[in-house]
Amino acid sequence: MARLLIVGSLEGELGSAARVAIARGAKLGHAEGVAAGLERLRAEGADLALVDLRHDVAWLVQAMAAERIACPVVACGRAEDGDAAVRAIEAGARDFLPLPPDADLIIAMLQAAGAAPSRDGPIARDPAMTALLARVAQVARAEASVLLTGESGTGKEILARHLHAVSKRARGPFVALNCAALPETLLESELFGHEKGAFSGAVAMRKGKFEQAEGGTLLLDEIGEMDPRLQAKILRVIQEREVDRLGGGAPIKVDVRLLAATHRDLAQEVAKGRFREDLFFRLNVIALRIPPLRERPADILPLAEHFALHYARANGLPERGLSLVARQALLSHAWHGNVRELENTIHRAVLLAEGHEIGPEAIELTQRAVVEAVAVPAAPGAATAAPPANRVAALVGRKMEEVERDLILETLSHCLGNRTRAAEILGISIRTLRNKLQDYRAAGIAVPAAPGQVTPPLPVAV
Ligand SMILES: Nc1ncnc2c1ncn2[C@@H]1O[C@H](COP(=O)(O)OP(=O)(O)OP(=O)(O)O)[C@@H](O)[C@H]1O
Repeated sequence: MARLLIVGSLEGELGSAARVAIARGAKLGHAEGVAAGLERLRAEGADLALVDLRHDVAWLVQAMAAERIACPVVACGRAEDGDAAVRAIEAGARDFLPLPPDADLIIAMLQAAGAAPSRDGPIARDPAMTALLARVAQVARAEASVLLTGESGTGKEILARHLHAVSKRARGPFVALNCAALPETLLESELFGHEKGAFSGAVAMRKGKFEQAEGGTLLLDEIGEMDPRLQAKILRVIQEREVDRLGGGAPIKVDVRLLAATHRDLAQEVAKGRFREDLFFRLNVIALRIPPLRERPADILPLAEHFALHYARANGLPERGLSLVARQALLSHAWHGNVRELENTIHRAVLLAEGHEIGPEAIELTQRAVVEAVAVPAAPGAATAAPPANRVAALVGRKMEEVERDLILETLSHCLGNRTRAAEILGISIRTLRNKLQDYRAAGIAVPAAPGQVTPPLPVAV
């Protein structure tokens, strides 16, 4: 369940934003002002904070940064209040939500924050997937840690949420943290929390994700990217069932079921000395491998129909079925980006389709050859045919930095904005990729949005 914090009065339009989020299954936290909002973030955390522009958004963003609280802040206000919105964005708010709020925009923002407020469980028709769901139902009853593996976009997170929903802990919180998304120090305080005075900005005690997930489930996504020092600390939590907040103090007992997900082969990472063997064994008590979409073809059309319906409703468009030729095109595609790629393809098709059915002309399939050819930014059309020496020659005269930027942005756009997949193809860590994207944005260069992220209609720091 997505956790949304609203800062400001619920009597006005923010109240309707709250109702939209609750109706879509989000859990709501509320504070009248920024100081109280900060208190709630320390105590409970949130996946997304919507803050009324009439409050001091900049103060909140700065206080959060000083206390290493990593939660996206979205400033909300009347569309006319453009100056205040720009100031809030400059102060570090991630986005601006114009009021009165648009339901789809709120949902999209929750999704972009990695907290899709969906009540739908995973779709599964292929025998490979129905067998997996049966196994999930079985292991959900236990308390042991579970390791979910599978290529990027196969549905590791949706399966983790489902596991929690059918477990004895369903009434407790489900908290997810992407270990690849944050720098090490921030990740550490997100996980374990801190005592007052633990570091220079730590003006108050704050609970970490383990404590926030008390009585429920904690998903550590992309655990393969975690630094070995933090791996050791996670191992200690699993063994002792207690956490040590940063800055000392007595250990705190926690009752949390741990799920971990990764697109990497952790056994191989262990063999290469990049992942602790003892932690691997602890996490791997129950292992669930989610097959790539190409290994479960019977799921393609049911998923496509599900997304077609979902995005038609979400966009207020007519509900259209898929034509026979469109179905054939979907069935014969390789889906290297897995369910996420299928979802994005159908989302686009829903927006492009005309007539009473979604036809093949609305279905734009990513060609793998194109992704492989992005190493040739100078001549994308002729790329695949050009011999290697010519490809390099075409780059002579360009700055290294520029070529790198083009390669990164092209790869990202061919991966439909999926950061994890792009980093994988580029052979760099997702953190390095994020840092570079941050630099590009700061230089005013447009960066492809992450899947599910929409661009709000007013000025935003993209
Ligand atoms: N079986 C499914 N039924 C419905 N939607 C699905 C299913 N599997 C995946 N999705 C959707 O596809 C998208 C990608 O899924 P998810 O984020 O769970 O993948 P992931 O394996 O965790 O990806 P990554 O490794 O990149 O984080 C999400 O929007 C999710 O809701």
